[in-house]
Amino acid sequence: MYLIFFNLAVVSALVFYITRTVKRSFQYEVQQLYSFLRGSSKLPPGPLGLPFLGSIPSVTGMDGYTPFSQIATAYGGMAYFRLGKKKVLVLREPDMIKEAYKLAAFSDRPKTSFKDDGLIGNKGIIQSVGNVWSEHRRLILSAFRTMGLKSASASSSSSSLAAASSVSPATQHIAEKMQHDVQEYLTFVAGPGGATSDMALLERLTGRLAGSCVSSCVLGLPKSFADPEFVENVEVIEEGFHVGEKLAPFEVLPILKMVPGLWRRVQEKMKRNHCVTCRYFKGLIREKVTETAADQSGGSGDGGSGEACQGSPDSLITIYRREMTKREALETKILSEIQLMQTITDLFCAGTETIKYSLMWMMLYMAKYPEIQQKIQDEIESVIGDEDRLVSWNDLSLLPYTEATILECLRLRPVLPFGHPRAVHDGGAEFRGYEVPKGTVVLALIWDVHQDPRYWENPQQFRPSRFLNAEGKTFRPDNFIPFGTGRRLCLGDQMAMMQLFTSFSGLLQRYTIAPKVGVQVDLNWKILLSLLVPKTFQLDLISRSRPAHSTLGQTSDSNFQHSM
Ligand code: HEM
Repeated sequence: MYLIFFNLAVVSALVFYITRTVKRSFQYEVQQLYSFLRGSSKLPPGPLGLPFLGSIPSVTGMDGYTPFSQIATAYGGMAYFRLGKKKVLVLREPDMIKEAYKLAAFSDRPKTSFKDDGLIGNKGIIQSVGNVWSEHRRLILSAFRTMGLKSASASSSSSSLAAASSVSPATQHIAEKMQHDVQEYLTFVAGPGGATSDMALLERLTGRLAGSCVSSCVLGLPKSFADPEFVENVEVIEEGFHVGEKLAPFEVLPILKMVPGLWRRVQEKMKRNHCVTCRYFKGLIREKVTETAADQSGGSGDGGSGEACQGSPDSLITIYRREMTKREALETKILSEIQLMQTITDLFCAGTETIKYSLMWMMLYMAKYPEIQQKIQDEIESVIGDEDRLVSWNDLSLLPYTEATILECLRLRPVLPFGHPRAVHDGGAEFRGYEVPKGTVVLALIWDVHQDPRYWENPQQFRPSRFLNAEGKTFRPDNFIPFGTGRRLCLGDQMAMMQLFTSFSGLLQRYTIAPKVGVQVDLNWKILLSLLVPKTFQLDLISRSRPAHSTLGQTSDSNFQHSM
């Protein structure tokens, strides 16, 4: 009897689910057809697509970016269509992107299984919406300004950061931490028997460099590249992007979740990874709290690193918890320990793979264009001379060609070519005379904007000098938007530039990057979830001669006790 009821319940749930999915899928076609017959449409223009599947057949089997660009181009720069269950709006005109991304109605993030099946919920900064997002964004912005990770005045998306680098004491402090992280990176890249020729290792080390910068600069907790827990965490985050990619089919066709075992395997992997990162970040919060308490009671003896910069807190953890305590008195509940943990996780995720792949692209471009690499090395030498030190953020205004080359790499290979997907909020959006339904996923085709011949002369040419003005100073054209635009503009844009500048310059001080013997440099790309990543990564690092007394990137075998 129990079994009959159970089976009935399962069958009813299935029927309900299938009817609902089919009804929702056809809603769009009916709406589009109705609008077509009436000769007017309130929905933005776009392909009709197949029932149930929508435009899935048009976007699969290709490279993961081009079909979106083609559809947007075919419909005048803005196209609305459906991918299975998801409604999608793609924008490729810079004025449209800027206009839409300024609106509150376009400032949500898409619903995903990862976020909405209880694993994350409305937490943190990247996926959150509404008050949770706006309060966290305000707090992080203010904390980043205090900590020197964001200049108070400069809008770094429109002008050169050189001005912002006439450096505050807090930024100076961050610059030193970054130099320290780069120093450790170079040490590990050098290895005990000469520069590594293992490109998979170089990729992993570059990921650790990005992670260690977030840890030291945002959390005030420097980590060794050989710390096994730190290494595990960086690798789990890396893996998260691969697992995330497996999620995509379930997002557009949730019916696939019914295939026995398929969904459960992905979900379990996601949960396991989530547990590892939660455990790790909980540990870091505890570590910082203990350290700060010791500092305050004078227990650390050496002044500790908790309040390292002339009394200004050097950790988001400290600033967040202080604000939380203040607000507890006011009984506002938005800030909490669990929100803090998700926020840190988000910053780690946002700040590792983006930096890692940007640096990998820069290395590939240097191998491809040796004359540009030489010019940068000459520029660096003219500033550093015989000094035994790495380039620091303070040198930025003296190294315009180096900065311009970084910007050119970000133009031609923006690691988030669609930005980070936005979603239309619950009230729907009116945009340029159209009605965009609630929940529509919005993709900004940043890469198209960066390659549009209307804004860039010979856009396919790798030409750093396009970012230099007549006085030889760097500037950022309006349509250069690798960090997005509008209300959810990247919070780590300045930190990213600091990291890229310090790491890229450090690498070129120590090495000349060359193609592997007999192998052409491959600038081909693929999409990994939403990241633009190199298809292959094959290079040689050739050590450059240094002053005899130099300690840059020196290695000792003790650094290699732990497994790589
Ligand atoms: C080359 C490096 C980076 C690139 C190209 C990049 C690019 C972007 C883009 C395109 C967005 C989406 C903006 C939008 O929705 O309109 C974004 C969001 C974000 N980025 Fe970055 N990013 C980089 C590095 C970083 C770093 C180092 C951090 C901090 C550690 C960071 C933190 C964030 C955060 C928190 C958001 C979400 C902001 C929000 O939703 O309000 N990013 N980034």
